[in-house]
Amino acid sequence: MEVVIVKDAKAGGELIADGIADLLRRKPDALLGVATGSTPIPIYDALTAQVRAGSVDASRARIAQLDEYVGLPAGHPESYRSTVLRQVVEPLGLPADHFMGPDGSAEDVQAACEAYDKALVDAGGVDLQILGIGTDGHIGFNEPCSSLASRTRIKTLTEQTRVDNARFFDDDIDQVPHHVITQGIGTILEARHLVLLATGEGKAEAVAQTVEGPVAALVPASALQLHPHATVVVDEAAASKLKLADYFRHTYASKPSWQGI
Ligand SMILES: N[C@@H]1[C@@H](O)[C@H](O)[C@@H](COP(=O)(O)O)O[C@@H]1O
Repeated sequence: MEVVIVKDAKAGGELIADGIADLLRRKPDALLGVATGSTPIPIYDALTAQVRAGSVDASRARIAQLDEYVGLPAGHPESYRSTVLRQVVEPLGLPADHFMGPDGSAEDVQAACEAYDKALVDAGGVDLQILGIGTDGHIGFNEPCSSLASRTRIKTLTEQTRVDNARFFDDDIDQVPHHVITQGIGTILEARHLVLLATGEGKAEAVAQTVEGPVAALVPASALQLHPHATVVVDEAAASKLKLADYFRHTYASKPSWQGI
């Protein structure tokens, strides 16, 4: 696992966008797995800026959603489908058929989950998966004690996650769905490169447990330790509880070809 400590969220977004741009130069039709929440927005903004400036062509990129609420009406502005369309697909100017996600309004949710896992495989697998992290260490919507081998499935949100996400629903927790579909941890681990961005002091404890704690289902993001190519990008605040912070700084600063991730 590579840990990169950056000054702030903007720098983290730019670094990861540079990594995505490099990938798209090597593989123009790369499948990018995207997370939602506030944290990855600087990545999408930086990538969009690069595309608009003409420094990278993303027109063949394909986008895959990480997770979705269950039961929101179609087109709800806070469904993750709407969010990814608004923050990633439309700014990059991609056609709708370059975008895939689980169907949160399917009558047979289990069948929709299995279909999504299969669709990811049929699409050649995710090349680079962007991840955020919940304050409780979740990735996607894999809440604590999710199986580290889990596949895409329905999950029940913890009270903490619903409180955290109420800000997207007029600060009204009653509007936050209880159920979600999420790529499983086993599914996420199949992506070729995992890139987790965490910013702000509120993520410091979860980051420390993810990077320096034991691999444990209690901290789902700790599963990144099992992946051969995982990059964790954190700002100074999110790095504040890392015991090995100086080592990570030194390692990155002395990386032979240190551009990119
Ligand atoms: N399902 C999403 C996660 O993918 C995201 O990482 C997390 C943190 O969001 P934020 O970046 O807003 O703190 O929120 C939700 O739970």
